[in-house]
Amino acid sequence: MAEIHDQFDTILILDFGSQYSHLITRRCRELNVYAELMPCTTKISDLHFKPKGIILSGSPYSVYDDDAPHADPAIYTLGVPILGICYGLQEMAYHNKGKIAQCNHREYGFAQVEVSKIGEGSSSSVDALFEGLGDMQVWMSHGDQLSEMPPNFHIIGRTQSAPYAAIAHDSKPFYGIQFHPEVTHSPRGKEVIGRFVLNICGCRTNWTMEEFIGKEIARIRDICGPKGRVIGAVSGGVDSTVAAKLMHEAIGDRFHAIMVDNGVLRLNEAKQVNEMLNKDLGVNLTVVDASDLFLSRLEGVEDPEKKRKIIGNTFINVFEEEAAKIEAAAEAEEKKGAEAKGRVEWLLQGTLYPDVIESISFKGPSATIKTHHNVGGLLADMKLKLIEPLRELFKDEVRALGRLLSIPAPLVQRHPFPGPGLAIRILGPVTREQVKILQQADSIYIEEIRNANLYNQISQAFAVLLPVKAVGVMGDKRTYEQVIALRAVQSEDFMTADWYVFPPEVLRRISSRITNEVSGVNRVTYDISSKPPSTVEWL
Ligand SMILES: Nc1ncnc2c1ncn2[C@@H]1O[C@H](COP(=O)(O)OP(=O)(O)OP(=O)(O)O)[C@@H](O)[C@H]1O
Ligand SMILES: O=c1[nH]c(=O)c2[nH+]cn([C@@H]3O[C@H](COP(=O)(O)O)[C@@H](O)[C@H]3O)c2[nH]1
Ligand SMILES: NC(=O)CC[C@H](N)C(=O)O
Ligand SMILES: [Mg+2]
Repeated sequence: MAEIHDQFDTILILDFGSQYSHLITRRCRELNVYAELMPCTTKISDLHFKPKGIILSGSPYSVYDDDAPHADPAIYTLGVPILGICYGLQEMAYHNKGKIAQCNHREYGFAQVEVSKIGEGSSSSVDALFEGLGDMQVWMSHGDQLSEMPPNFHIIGRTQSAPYAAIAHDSKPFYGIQFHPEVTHSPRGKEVIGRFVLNICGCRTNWTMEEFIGKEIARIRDICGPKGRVIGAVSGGVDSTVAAKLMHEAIGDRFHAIMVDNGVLRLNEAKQVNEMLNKDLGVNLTVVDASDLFLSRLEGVEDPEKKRKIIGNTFINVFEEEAAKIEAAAEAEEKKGAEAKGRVEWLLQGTLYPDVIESISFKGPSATIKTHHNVGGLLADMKLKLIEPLRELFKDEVRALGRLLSIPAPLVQRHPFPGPGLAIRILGPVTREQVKILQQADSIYIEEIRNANLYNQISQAFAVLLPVKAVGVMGDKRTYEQVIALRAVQSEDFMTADWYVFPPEVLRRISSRITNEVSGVNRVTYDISSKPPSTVEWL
C-alpha cells in the first residue's frame, strides 16, 4: 500500500515535550514540506521510512536530569541532517561530548543573534543555515546553555548572553540553535527552518493540498479495493464534510454518508446539513434520527466525561446498526439476481492531526483533560475498521483542501461543533426542554453574529446553558429563571484560545433578543476566559 512517506519527503520532528513542538511541524508544512511529529523515544530501527532530515524539539528538562529524555543515538549515523532547537541543541551537544550548564542570565524573550562570518573581507560568508539572513531578532526561552563546545563543532551565531547560540559540525550537517525559530516572535525563524529543510536537507516542496488530493484518492482506492464499501460518520462540520467529499471522489456511491441526529444538535441542523450535502456536494446522505436513544441514555447524567463516553459509544452502536442495514439491503438485492456488492468494512472519521498529536508525548498520552468522542470514546470491540484520511492534517490544511474540492465557502468556514453537541453545553442533566432552550438561544446568538458580519472573525462561538436560576423582573412580575452564558473565541488551532472582544452594541442586541425570545431565560452573561486556564467548551 502506498505510504505517505513514499510520496512526500519527510522531516521527522522528535518531540522532547516542548510546548512548541507542533509549531515546528506546522512551519515545515507551510514551506510545503511534509513533517511528522514523533516521540523522542522513537527508535530509528522501528521507523518504516527514512526521513530527509531530523529536528530535535525543545523540552522542559535539562539534559543532566536523571529522567531527562535522550534521542536514539542511531540518529547521528543515519546520514541525514539534524537540527537541534533549544533543548535539542543541548541534547546534540551532550551526545557529542560538549558541556551544558545553567546560565547566569536566563533568557526568556527577545534576543539579537549576531550571525558569524566565515572567512575575511569580500569573500566572507555565513553558514548555510543563515544564508541571506544576517543578524536577526529571535525569541529565547531557556535556563541552560552550552558552556563548552563539543569537539568538531564551531560557532555560527551568538547573542549577548549566549556565546554559543548557534553551532554547526565542522564536516557533518548537524546544527544546533538555542533560540526558537518556530514561534512567530522570531520574525525570520521560518526562513531559518526553510534553510534547513530546503537547502540543507534538500526536501522537495510537493506538500500541497493539490498533490495531497490526488495521492489520497489513490490511497483510498487502494485501501478499499475494487468492491469494499465505507460508511461515513458525517456531521456537517468542516472535517467530516471534506472527508466525505474526498471519499465520494474516490469510490463514488460505495460510500454511504450517515448523519446521526443525536438529539443534541443545533436548531434545524439535521435538515440543513442534509440539504447541503445532497444538493451542494452530491454526497448521498442518510439522516438517522436516534435522538430518543441518545437522550434516554443521557437521562439524569451530569458528569461531563460520562456524557462524552455515552455519546461516543452510542454513535458507534448506531453506525454498526446502519452498516448491518446496508448489508442486509444488498443481500436482498443479490437474492433477486443483482450483482454482488462488497462488505461494509470501513468507518470514515474526520479525525485531524491535533487529535492525534495530543496522544504523542513521550510520556504517553498527556493528562486527559477531556475525552474527545471520536478518539477516546470509541468502543473497544468495534467491528468496523477506521479510515481517517485527514489524520495527518491541521484544520487550515483541511479548509484549503475543502476549497480545492469545491466545497462552498460558507461550509468551509463553519465554526467547529463538537460531536457530543449541546450535551456538553448544558451544565447538568440533559432533557428535551433544556435542549430546546439552548437551541433557541444559540440560534439567536449565531444569527446576530452573522448579521453583524463578525462570523469569520471569530473562530468559534456558542451559547451555554447554566444550571443555576436567577431572579429577574419582566412586565412588573418577578421571574426566577435560567442563565445563558455566551462564549466566543479566537484561536489558530484550538490548543490555545483567547476570548473575543465584541462591540458592545452587538452584545446588547443578543442579550435583549435572548431574554425576550427564549422563555425560561432571564439573564445573559459573557465568558471572558482564555484557554488556558479555561478550555473552549465548558465541559
Ligand atoms: N452528528 C453526527 N453524526 C455523524 N457523525 C458525527 C456526528 N458528530 C460528529 N461525528 C463524527 O465525529 C467526527 C469528529 O467530530 P468533529 O466535530 O471533531 O469534526 P467535524 O464535525 O467533522 O468538524 P468540525 O470540527 O468543524 O465540527 C466527525 O468528523 C464525524 O466523523
Ligand atoms: O468533535 C469533538 N468532539 C469532542 O468531544 C470535543 N470536545 C471539544 N471539542 C472541540 O475541540 C476544540 C477545543 O475544545 P476544548 O478546549 O474544550 O478542549 C473546540 O473547538 C471544541 O468545540 C470537541 N470536538
Ligand atoms: N525551551 C527549552 O527547550 C528549554 C531547554 C532547557 N530546559 C533550558 O532551560 O535551557
Ligand atoms: Mg463537528
